[in-house]
Parts: sequence; C-alpha cells; structure tokens
Amino acid sequence: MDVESPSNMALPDAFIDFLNKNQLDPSIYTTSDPTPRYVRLKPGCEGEIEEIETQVECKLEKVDWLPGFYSLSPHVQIANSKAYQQGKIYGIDAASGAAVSALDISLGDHVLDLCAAPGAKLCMILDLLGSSGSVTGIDVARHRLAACRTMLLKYSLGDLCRLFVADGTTFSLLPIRVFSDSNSGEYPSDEKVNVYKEWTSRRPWKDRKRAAKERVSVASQLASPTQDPELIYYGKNSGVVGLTRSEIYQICHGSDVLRCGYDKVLVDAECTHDGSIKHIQKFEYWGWKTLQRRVLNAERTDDLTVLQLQLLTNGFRLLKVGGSLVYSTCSLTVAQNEDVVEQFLGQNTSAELLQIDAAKNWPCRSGQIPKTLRFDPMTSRTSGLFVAKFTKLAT
Ligand SMILES: C[S@@+](CC[C@H](N)C(=O)[O-])C[C@H]1O[C@@H](n2cnc3c(N)ncnc32)[C@H](O)[C@@H]1O
Repeated sequence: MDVESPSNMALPDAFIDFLNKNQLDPSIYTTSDPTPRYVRLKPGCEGEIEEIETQVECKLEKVDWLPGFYSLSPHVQIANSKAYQQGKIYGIDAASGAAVSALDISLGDHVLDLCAAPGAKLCMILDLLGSSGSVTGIDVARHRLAACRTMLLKYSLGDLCRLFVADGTTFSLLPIRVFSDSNSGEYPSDEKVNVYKEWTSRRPWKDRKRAAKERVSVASQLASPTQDPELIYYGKNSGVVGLTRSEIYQICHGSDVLRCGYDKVLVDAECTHDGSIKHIQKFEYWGWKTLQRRVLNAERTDDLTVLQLQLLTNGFRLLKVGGSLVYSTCSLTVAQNEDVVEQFLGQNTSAELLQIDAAKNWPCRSGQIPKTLRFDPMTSRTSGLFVAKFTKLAT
C-alpha cells in the first residue's frame, strides 16, 4: 500500500465499511490534489517569511481565508528547521485554525479549553489573546498535557495559561479573575507561606517521587471524575501566583457562573478521528487490526457520543451569559456531531446556535443542522472537522 500521501492512499476495507455505515463518501479522502500541510506563523514574524522559507526549504503559500496561516507541500518535514525549533512556526491544520477563529477571542477574555492536549489550538488561543486575560487548559491525560506544557514553554506562550489534569466532564473551577479582583494580597500569616510562587520545572523531591510512582501505568495518568484537578503548569501572569490553594480551587456554583464564568469555551472533544486521514494513515504502522478496535468499534463510538455530550454540557455550564462556546470534532460522522448538538440543544434551553460570521469566506460546507460547519479534504483542502458555535442566553 502506498502511504506517501493521503490522496493516493488505498483506504482499508474496515475503514470503508465504517464510512459506508456512517453514510460518509470515501471519495472525500482520495482527492487528486493532496491536502497540504499547514503552519501558523508566530505574530510578529511576518517580515521573516523569506528566511523561514529558506530554512524549511519550501515556499509558504499564504492561506487567504485565515490570517497567520500558510500552506506547504505535505512532504516537507518542518521539525528539523530552525524556524520550527525557534518557535516561529508551528503545525496546525487550517480547519483547526478556523475552529479557534470561530471563538472570536479578544484581549482580556478568560478562555477555557476543555480538551487541550496536545495543544495546537491552545497555542493559537494564546497567540490571539495577546497580553491580557487567561487561558485554562484541561485534559484528562497527564502525559498528553505534559507534552502541551512543553510546547507552551518552547513557544514562550504560557504566560497567561494554567494547565490542569482533570476530567472535563466534571471540571468546575472558575476563571481566576473572580479571585484576583478581590485579592488584597493580605493573608493571615499561616496562609502567606502557602501562596503559589512563580512556577518552576524544578519540583521538590517528594513531588517527583509521587509523579514517578504515578507514571508506572498509563491508566494512572488519566484523571478520574472524582479526583481534584491537578495544576501542572501556570504562567507568571495567569493569576495563580500569589493566591492560595483554596482561592484557586474554589468550585463554581450556578449563580457564580452566569456572571463570572468563562468568556469563551472550546470543547474540541475526543472522537474517532475519522476526519483526519493523517491519523488513519498511522494505522498502516500500528496495524490495521487495531484500527477496528481503537477507532471503528461501534461500542466505543457509543461511549464517545456520551462523553462528547457530557463534555459539551459541562463546558456550557462553565460559560458566562453572553459568552461563546465552540464544539468541534475531527470526526465526520453525524452521530458525533449533529446528533450530539441536537441532544444538547434539547436539554439546554439557554443554549443558542450561532452563525459563524467569518465562515462566509471559508471553504467549507454546512453541516446537517444550519449554522454548523463541515470541513473535509475535498471541499476545504484541510483535514476533516465539524464546528458548531453556541452562546448562552440569560433565562
Ligand atoms: C481531539 S483531542 C484535542 C486536541 C487539542 N484540542 C489540540 O488542538 O491539540 C481530544 C483530547 O481530549 C482528551 N480527553 C478525553 N476525554 C477527556 C475528558 N473526559 N476530559 C478532558 N479531556 C479529555 C484526550 O486526552 C485528548 O487529548
């Protein structure tokens, strides 16, 4: 089998079966024009494009419908280039960029990214946020979120960010502003010693020993719904420094959230990844048999749709009135997208689907529910992605 590019890859029978069962047209994956690779340029590096092109040994084509994005040949490896190593470019598919763009991030926003790892969208959110506001990144998988932390440090983007290993279906912490507004900096002397100091990767011996013990099994790297969120990183302007644990770990209750919830929430939910042919292609190496078990299994898909609805519901619970939430998946099945949206709207009368204004210039199709969007390799020359945007109405 030819694995050189998704466009000429023969799809395995099990995957074609899955597509047929989900009424998805296999031809969207096998376009004659291969889907390019995309990078986002770090703001401020626009004048260095020619130098970056020399370093990656390839021409970067500006994506005219998405600011800051460039496409390049899918065969080019960027990881060894100086531009990549210096954090001037990072790989992120243009459809993923569109999902973040749909959030309409503005300076000062407090943003929640409920399924943050490995972190390409989180990086873009931080890029767009600039110098004020905050980003709270959550992921259930400790090892994946640790990789996300490495990426933030590499790109020097973590200043306004805090990362928690937590289950996104039950995560309940408010954005930091609630406390920083009222924080006078005066603590009883016994609390003063327990305030968070500037974050350092050099952790006390006791912490390292505990972490090493936890790393013994991958299962123990997954947060459970009942476990306290574990703060594994915070930037120096993320609002954490100088606060006590009890201030950071305050659970939000219904009435707090309406007023003091997050301005923007991204729920980029776990899914079967069937929209990403690059992901499916990896099974050529992992073994097509595992594709059936790890991606296509019907029982697993049913579990996923329950998880997706729970993540969307909890993300929405943490959104303030008038805020925006984007739900996205890199699956193209109706079950994981429109069906989840429909169930969610049926259960949440204060949720309203929003038109994504910028989308009028995007090369995508409407989903089966008006105002929702679908990107696919054939229509968009991107990876497959479903995007829906909601706001919370006052009730
Ligand atoms: C599609 S990936 C997110 C990609 C990420 N937004 C990015 O741009 O790099 C889905 C993520 O959801 C995480 N996840 C799965 N179940 C979760 C849960 N219950 N709570 C929080 N995160 C979860 C997975 O560990 C995975 O990292």
